[in-house]
Formats: sequence, structure tokens, C-alpha cells
Amino acid sequence: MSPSPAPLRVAVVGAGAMGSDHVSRITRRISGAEVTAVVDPDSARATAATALAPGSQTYSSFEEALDATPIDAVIIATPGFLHEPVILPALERGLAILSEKPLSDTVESSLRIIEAEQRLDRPHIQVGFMRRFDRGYLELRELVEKGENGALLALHCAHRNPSTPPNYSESALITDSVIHEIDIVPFLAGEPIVSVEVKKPRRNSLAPEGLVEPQFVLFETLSGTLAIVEISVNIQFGYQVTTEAVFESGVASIGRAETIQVASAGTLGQGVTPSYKERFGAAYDTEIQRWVDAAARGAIDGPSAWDGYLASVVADAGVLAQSTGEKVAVEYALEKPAFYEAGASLTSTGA
Ligand SMILES: NC(=O)C1=CN([C@@H]2O[C@H](COP(=O)(O)OP(=O)(O)OC[C@H]3O[C@@H](n4cnc5c(N)ncnc54)[C@H](O)[C@@H]3O)[C@@H](O)[C@H]2O)C=CC1
Ligand SMILES: O=C1[C@@H](O)[C@H](O)[C@@H](O)[C@H](O)[C@H]1O
Repeated sequence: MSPSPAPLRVAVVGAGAMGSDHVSRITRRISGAEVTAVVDPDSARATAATALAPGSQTYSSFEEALDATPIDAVIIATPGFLHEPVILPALERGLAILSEKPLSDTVESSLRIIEAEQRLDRPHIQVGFMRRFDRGYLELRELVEKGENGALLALHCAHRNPSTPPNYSESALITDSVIHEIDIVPFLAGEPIVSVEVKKPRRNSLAPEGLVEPQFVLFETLSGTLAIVEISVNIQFGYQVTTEAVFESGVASIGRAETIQVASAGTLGQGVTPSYKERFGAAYDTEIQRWVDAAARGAIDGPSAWDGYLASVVADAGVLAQSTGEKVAVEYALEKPAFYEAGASLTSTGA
């Protein structure tokens, strides 16, 4: 029997909500990888996360970790505007990279990242659009592809968070939250988003002062499928992400039955997941396992930096639509480079 390959040595950069969740995931549920470095300038957070991964060390910067210990791969879980300063040195060293969504906070930064990546021999960056690994979304996409119910006409999407973290701004509704629908709508429809419009109903008085939400974001795809997204981020009751798809001869819905339904004492009840960690727990596990397995063979297996770039272009248009109230056309300045075509089983969105 040949010996099993050495585990992938992973640095997790950013040990907040998502980073510490990934540390725990890799340690407990993922095979073929181990967390060897946790990077966070907040030493209490770094220390708490290393406690989840026996043998890992804390570092206050990515550079310090790179100098101190061998690293094969990096998970980037800092706020979006801090992804590029980690991605660029990681690319220079040829590391496998899992960047949490968004790829970066601006189109310009996303462009710099894809330019730098294309200097390498193949894609190294996978973006954390985990919905592409969620069973419900995958089944819905299969239904669209089979075409048995006719063409996909429309998507009703609800994206509901119980509350917002500090410093959550109006543009974050698009760049931090709806960015998931910006990725998943083309994934389901098989074609790119071409316009975006934002409408604002009566404001939720439970939202922090100055935050105007909920909002309704209307996307149109190339052949005219409409996706309407309700984004509510202080809805209190729990975390809920649902989609109803309207076909020519049928409807399909996902996301309403993540927990057991109980009929008792004259009521029919069902729990609601408290956060994204429970709602998408299985999807994150699959995403990270497939990223690790792909890294071992020198590949990615999921949304690429190109998908991250496309999402940043749509998000930009969405933020403009928030302020103008007008329909904004999405202009993609680049054609998809051949570099991003090869071996990308989950990356094709037709753009
Ligand atoms: N895929 C998903 O469903 C989710 C993805 N995310 C994404 O994960 C990323 C992190 O978000 P959260 O964990 O919610 O944020 P967070 O605020 O909880 O954690 C961010 C951490 O980064 C650390 N940090 C700041 N500067 C740093 C630096 N230079 N080097 C290393 N660490 C640094 C902070 O001290 C903090 O501990 C974001 O990109 C976010 O969009 C977040 C939640 C869910
Ligand atoms: O990515 C996530 C958060 O950053 C974002 O703030 C939430 O709105 C999303 O539901 C969650 O999946």
C-alpha cells in the first residue's frame, strides 16, 4: 500500500466568524488538510482559533506566517477590502487559495487579481460562493438544464438575516449579502446578468440608524429571465435563504425545509436556522473538501477568480442602482480568457 500524501498545510488568515468556522471545519471534518497557521492581528481571536486546531500557531500578519512556517494553501477570511493584500503574495508563492466572497471590494482590485493570476500556469484561486455546493441549488440547476418544465422564466429569491454586524452599510446589502445571488442567478440561469434595478419599500425600523432596508433587487439575464431578490438584514426571526423558480410549466422551490417539520398540539411547526453557518454548513464542508482535494492535484474545483470578477462588475452596477433608483445596464469590459476555461466543472455561467 502506498503511503497517503502529506496533508495540505493551510494558513487561515482572519480568525473572525468565518475564519474560525473554517479552522474548526478543517480540523474536524475535512480530510487531507491541517491548519498549521492562524493569522489575525487580534491576538485573542487568533488564539481562540488555534485552540480549535491542535498544533497550529498564531501569527499577526500573513508575511510573518510565510517567513516562519511552510504553507501550501491559504483560506482568506478577512473583510473583502483586505483580500487583495493576501491574495497577491499568495499567488507569487503559487499557493492554493480559497478566498471568501467577495473576491475583492472593487472591480479594479478584482481586475488586478485576475491579471496577477494569469501570470501563473493555471487558476489557483477559488472563491467562497458556497451556494454552488448546496444540494438545493444543485438540484434546481439540474432541473433548469433538463428543461422538462420548459424555460426558466423567473426566480423569487429571499435572503434574510436576523441582524447586521457593526459597520454594515447600505452598499453592503449588495456587495456583502446579495453578492451571493449575483453569483447564483447566472449559475442557475446559465447566462449572465445584464441589468440591475433596486427598489426600497417602507424601511424596517429595527435596522440600525441610517440603514435603509429591506431592499428589492431586480436582475435581468441575457435572454430575459428575471430574478427578484428580497434582501432583509434585521428581520430578527432567524436566517432564511429561499428560491422559487418559475418555469413555463411548473414551479420549484428550495430552502424552506432545512429543519424538521413537527405537527403537534394543533400546530405545524418548523425551526429556522439561526445563521448562515447552519443553513449552509453542509455546503461549506463540501466546498472546502473539494478545494483541498483539487489542491492536491494542482487544480481548483469551484467558482474561480473570473466568477469573482464578474460578480464585482454586477455589484458595482447594483450599488449605482441603489443610489439612482434607475435600471443600470451591466457592462462586462472583458471576454472570458481561455485561462479560465480548462477543467472548471462548476464555473461556467455563460458570461
Ligand atoms: N460564505 C459565506 O456565507 C460568508 C462569508 N463571509 C466572508 O468571510 C470574510 C470574513 O467575514 P467575517 O468572518 O464575517 O468577518 P469578521 O469581522 O468576523 O472577521 C474578520 C477577521 O479578520 C481579521 N483581520 C483584519 N485585518 C486582518 C489582517 N490584515 N490579517 C489577518 N486578519 C485580519 C479581524 O481581526 C477579524 O478577526 C468576508 O470576506 C465575508 O464576506 C462571512 C460570512 C459568511
Ligand atoms: O456571506 C454572508 C455574510 O457575509 C453576509 O453578511 C450575509 O448577508 C450572508 O447571508 C452570508 O452568507
